[in-house]
Amino acid sequence: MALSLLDFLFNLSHLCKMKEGQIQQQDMICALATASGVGAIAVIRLSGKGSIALVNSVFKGADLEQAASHTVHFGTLRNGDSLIDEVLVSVFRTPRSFTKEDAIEIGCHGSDYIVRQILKLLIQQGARIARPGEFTQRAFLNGQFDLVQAEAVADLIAADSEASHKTALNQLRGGFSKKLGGLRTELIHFASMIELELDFGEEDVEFAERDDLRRLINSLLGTINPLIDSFDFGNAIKEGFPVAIIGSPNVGKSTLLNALLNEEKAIVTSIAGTTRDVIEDTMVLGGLKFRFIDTAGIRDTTDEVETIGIGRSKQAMEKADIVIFLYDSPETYQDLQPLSDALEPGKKRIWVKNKVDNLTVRQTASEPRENHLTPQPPLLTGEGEVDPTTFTEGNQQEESPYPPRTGGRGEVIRGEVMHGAVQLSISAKTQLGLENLKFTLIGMVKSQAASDTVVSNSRHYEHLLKTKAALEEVIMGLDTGITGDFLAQDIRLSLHHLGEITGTIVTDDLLDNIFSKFCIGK
Ligand SMILES: Nc1nc2c(ncn2[C@@H]2O[C@H](COP(=O)(O)OP(=O)(O)OP(=O)(O)O)[C@@H](O)[C@H]2O)c(=O)[nH]1
Ligand SMILES: [Mg+2]
Repeated sequence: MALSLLDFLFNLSHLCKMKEGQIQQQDMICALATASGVGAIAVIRLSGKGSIALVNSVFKGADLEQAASHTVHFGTLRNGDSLIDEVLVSVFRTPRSFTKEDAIEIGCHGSDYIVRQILKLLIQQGARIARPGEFTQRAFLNGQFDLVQAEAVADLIAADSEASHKTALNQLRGGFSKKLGGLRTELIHFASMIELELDFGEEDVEFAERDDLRRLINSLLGTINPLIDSFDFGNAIKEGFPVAIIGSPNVGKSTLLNALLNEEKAIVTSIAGTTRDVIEDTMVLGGLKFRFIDTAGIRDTTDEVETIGIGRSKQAMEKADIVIFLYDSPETYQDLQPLSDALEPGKKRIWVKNKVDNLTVRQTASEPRENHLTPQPPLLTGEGEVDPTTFTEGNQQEESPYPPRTGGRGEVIRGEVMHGAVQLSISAKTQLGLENLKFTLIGMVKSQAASDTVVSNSRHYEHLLKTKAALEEVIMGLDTGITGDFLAQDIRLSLHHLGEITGTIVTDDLLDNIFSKFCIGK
C-alpha cells in the first residue's frame, strides 16, 4: 500500500526543514548592514542569543540588559580602556525583531576603520561574521515570512525602477503566496481524505468527493495559469523590456539608440554597414526599465562579418518584446515588409519614419508645402494609454508608399494602431518626436500589465510549471478513474511543488542557494 500522508511528511522531514515551529535563537552573527565605504553613518547588525548582553559588556551608557525592546540608547563603545566611537544602539528583543531573535543595531560614524574596529570587537566577544543573507534566512526559518517574501527582500534591494519596486513590494506583502497557501491547505485536506480511503483497504469507500476535488484542482489551475503567463512580463520588469531597433543600413538606428539612451553608445557614421553586432543598454522610462537593442542594418551582402551581424539582428527581433521598424525612405520602408511578415503576428511593432528634419529643411517659404510636419505633444487618452499622434501633415502630393493613415489636410494624424503596430515620425538626430516614441513604448508595456501579481522569479516559475503538470495528472487520473493510491501520489507531488514555492517544504541546499545570492548584512 502507498505511504500515508503522515509517513510521507515524516520521511520528508529527514531531508527537509519545516518552517513552522518555535523561534530558534541561534549563535550570534554580525555584519555591516549599510554599504561599505565612507559615509555619515554606518549601521552594524548583531543577531542571536546573547546579543544584548554582548553589546552591553562593551557599551558605556544605559544598561542595555534592562532596556525595553525598540529603544535607542546613546553611549560609547570601548575596547577595554580605548574608546572606539560614540554610537546609537537600538535594542530589539525576541520575537519582535527582523530575525525574531534578540538583535542589536549599532549606528556609528561611517568610517571603514571604525566599522572594522567594532566588528573586530564583536567577534572577540563571541559573535561571528554573518553569511550572505543569513539575517533574512533566520527571519524565514523563524516564520517571519515565507520564502517568496524572503526572496522579495533581495528583489526590493535590487529594484531599479518603479515597476520592479512595485512587484517586489507586492511579493513582500504576501502577493500570490497567500493565495497559493490557501489552496494548498484545501488540497492537503483532500489528500488526507484519500489517504483515509486507502486505510480502509479492500472496502469500497470514498471519503473524498471526486467532483469537489476536480473543482479544487481547476481553481488551483485558474490561479496558477495566469501566474505562469505573467512570467515573461515579470522577468522583463526586472531585466528590462527588450526593444529591438531594426532597419536597413544607414536609416539611423544607432542614432536613435544614442538618442534614447542619452549617450553616445553606438558609433554613427554615414557609411552603410557601420554597426556589425548588437549593441544594447537599459534606460528607465516612465518607471519601466527598457533594454534598447541597436542592430546591424539588414541587407543582402556577401561580407562574412556583416552576414553574422544580420543573423543576430534577426534573432534580436524575434526575442524582443517590441520591434521598432525604422525607415527613412519608401525603399527602406519596403525592405522592412518581408521582415515584418515573417515575424509572429502577436509581436508588438512600431513603424518609425526617421529623418523628418530633412523634410522640413527642404522647404522654403516660396515652395508649395509638400510634407509639412509639425510636432505635437503626445495626447494621453487615459491612464497609461497613449495616443501616439506626432505630427500634423499638409498636402501630400505623391501617392504615399507607406501604409494608409487616417486624417486629412492639416488634421492631426493619429499614430495608427493596426494589428498591434503603431506608426510614428521622428528625427533621431534632432530628437524631434522622440518624446512621443517614448510615450508610445511606455503605453505599449503598461497595457500588458493585467494585474499587480506577477511572477518575476525563475525559481517560482519553474515550480509553478511543475505544479501545473502534476495537477493536470490529477485531472487526467480523475478522468480515467484511476485508483486512490495513484491519485494520492499525484496530489502529493503537486503539494510538494507548491510547498517548495512558498518554502513550506525546503531543503537545506535550496535555502543555501537562495540566500547565498543576498548581500552580507541582509
Ligand atoms: N538628417 C538626419 N540624419 C540622420 C538622422 N538620423 C541619422 N542620421 C544620419 O544617418 C547616417 C546613418 O546613421 P546611423 O545611426 O549610423 O545609421 P544606422 O541605421 O545605425 O546604420 P548602420 O549601422 O550602417 O546599419 C548618419 O550620417 C546620421 O547622422 C536624422 O534624424 N536626420
Ligand atoms: Mg548603426
